[in-house]
Amino acid sequence: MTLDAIRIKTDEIVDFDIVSKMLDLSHGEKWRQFRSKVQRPILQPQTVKKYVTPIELVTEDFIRYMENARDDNGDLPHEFDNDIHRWSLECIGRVALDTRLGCLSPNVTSDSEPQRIIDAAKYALRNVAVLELKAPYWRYIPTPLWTKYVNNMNFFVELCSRYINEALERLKSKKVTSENDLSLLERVLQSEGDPKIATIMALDLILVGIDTISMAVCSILYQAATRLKQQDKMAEEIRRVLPDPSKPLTYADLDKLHYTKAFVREVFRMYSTVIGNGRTLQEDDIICGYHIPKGVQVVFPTIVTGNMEQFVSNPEEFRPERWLESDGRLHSFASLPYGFGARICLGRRFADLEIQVLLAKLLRRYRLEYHHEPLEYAVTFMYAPDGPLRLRMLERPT
Ligand code: HEM
Repeated sequence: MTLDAIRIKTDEIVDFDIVSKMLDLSHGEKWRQFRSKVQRPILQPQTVKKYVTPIELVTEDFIRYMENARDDNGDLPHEFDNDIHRWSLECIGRVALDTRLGCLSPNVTSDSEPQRIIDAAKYALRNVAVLELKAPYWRYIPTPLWTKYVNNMNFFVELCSRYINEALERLKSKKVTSENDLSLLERVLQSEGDPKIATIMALDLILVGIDTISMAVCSILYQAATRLKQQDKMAEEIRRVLPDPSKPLTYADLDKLHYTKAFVREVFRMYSTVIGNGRTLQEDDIICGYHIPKGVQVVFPTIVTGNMEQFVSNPEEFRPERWLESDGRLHSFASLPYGFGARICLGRRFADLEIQVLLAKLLRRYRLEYHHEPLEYAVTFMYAPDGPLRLRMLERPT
């Protein structure tokens, strides 16, 4: 029995069309076709440049939210990692749906739409692997997990459809003289003609783009708060590049934050948020002299290679400068936090942008500190500090 057959059985409760497309689209020719339709607009630097100001505005709201959430000592709430999820969701809503979802407003309750979106994204991301990698009974009968997964996805489909219909309406009356006048969503809507492609793109970006970046940011902020020397160096660089805090950020400014970017790369090298990637060989191949037959799953554990003496000199030393030197021993494939090749992270330019904007805005004005027991890193779904991220946020002297 195929997905089509399941669709007929339970059509009343779930929108299998999109969900089956999402799972079918994960691999092979269908994935390739989908990716070829959206890859160019998503990965073009000129697309990302357009989002500097929108991401800056979201981030300013986030910092205001943090300022208000601090107690008298400057300590942020224990559930600060959930607040980071809200910021990343607000960023991705702005990019993928051309909207402000309202996740950073002060009155987000546990049953509000933004919190439901965060919870649903976590649920989807954590369970898709179970559906894909364990025995696929769901292909034959709608198992409880499959039904719950599809209901969860339907919530997303409805959400995305709502905003995409609004974007379609706006597009009808928009004066467009060049591609440059269009947002990412509008470009995909205009070039593909089929709103389903835009819906799948939005779902892809939202589902993959919330947890990954949130966990990465938890890790980066924790490292910054526990490595004050390096944090101060970032702050100095940020103030040098951005002397006037009231001036809006530009892509060119961000490009000059060499040390700050090297700090992030060093965090990813030592504590890669995604610990590795896998590929199933589609044909026999020879890798490093070993004959690997078709069908074998090959894993690239970037968390291991990024910490191997063979590829990185003194790997146990946290030293962002290594990324700025040309003579250090640093294999260019040792650390691949965004993967590599045809399937490299589709959102990596947006991820870099969001991280840079957050660090630029936050560290320019504040010093982050951590005054508790050190946090161990653990692989839950991502590799990140395990435990409450109890950061202190103090104004830097001007
Ligand atoms: C720092 C944060 C992030 C990290 C570390 C990360 C890492 C990764 C990795 C390792 C992959 C698999 C690449 C491969 O197999 O070669 C991936 C895929 C993907 N990422 Fe990211 N990612 C991040 C943020 C984002 C964001 C913000 C978005 C959305 C805006 C996003 C969207 C995607 C998508 C759609 C894929 C699937 C690509 C495909 O299979 O065609 N990611 N990411």
